[in-house]
Amino acid sequence: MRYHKYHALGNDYIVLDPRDFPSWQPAPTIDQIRVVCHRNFGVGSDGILWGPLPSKQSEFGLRIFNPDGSEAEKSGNGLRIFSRFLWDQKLVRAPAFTVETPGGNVESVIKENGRLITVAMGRVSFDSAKIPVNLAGAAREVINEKLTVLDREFTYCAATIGNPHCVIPLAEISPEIAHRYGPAIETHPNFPRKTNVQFLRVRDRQNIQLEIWERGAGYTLASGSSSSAAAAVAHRLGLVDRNVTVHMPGGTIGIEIGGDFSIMMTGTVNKVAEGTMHPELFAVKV
Ligand SMILES: N[C@H](CCC[C@H](N)C(=O)O)C(=O)O
Repeated sequence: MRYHKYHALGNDYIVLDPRDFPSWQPAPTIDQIRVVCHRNFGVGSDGILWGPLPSKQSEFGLRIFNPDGSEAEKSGNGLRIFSRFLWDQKLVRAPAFTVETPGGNVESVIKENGRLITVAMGRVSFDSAKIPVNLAGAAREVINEKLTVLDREFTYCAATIGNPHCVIPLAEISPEIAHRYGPAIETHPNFPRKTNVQFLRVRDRQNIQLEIWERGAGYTLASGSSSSAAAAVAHRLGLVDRNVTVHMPGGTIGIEIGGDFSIMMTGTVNKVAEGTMHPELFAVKV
């Protein structure tokens, strides 16, 4: 049971190649995912990348699992890590290739021998039906709407780049705000499929700063899909230009926003370890 662990700005993932897990087909169970990702009882990570899988639409298929066992439609850091894994394993001949995720097909470009990777993440949409946001409401762009959580009313924008995001611009942000309000917003009934949450501080027209509470993962040091969604919201609000540096506790990601809100995301990947999981790992249920 081989695993390969990488991090992207401190947002770490474990890559499991289905060919090494013949008894786990078609995918790991929720219990297997939870214990592998557990920081004490398992290897520990912000998620599992299950691939390469066959794909009719792209050269490779990928499934992404959060530490709580839920499946994500897309992961920006996960896609950069998976692209680096394919490069490291010599499963790709050229530095540019396509990957299919449940949230759409993307194109990756390897740079600096895999230390830096650009991913064409697809288009951001603010459409309530696509995100989705409170399906009872009228179909609309979710821009500057109100959400009351615990003791505070927030003005937010919602977006999808395959996975859902709730972006909250604030004058000041902190890890404490993310920990205090993130969980309640993640699971708010306003979001039928839950949501990732970004607290956004706009520094200037080329730089934004995020504190992130991820759906199914909690507080993370960086997020590629969050960077894409938050930069797109800031641009939609007229607060930033098309090239934005996203500053997060784990580091920075470069985002280029197209006229149609298509996103090019560029960031680093670091290899952490590779090894073998022992069967006793699965004796514990977490
Ligand atoms: N927790 C997210 C998936 C991982 C996103 C993040 N790690 C990234 O880099 O985009 C979700 O359930 O949509």
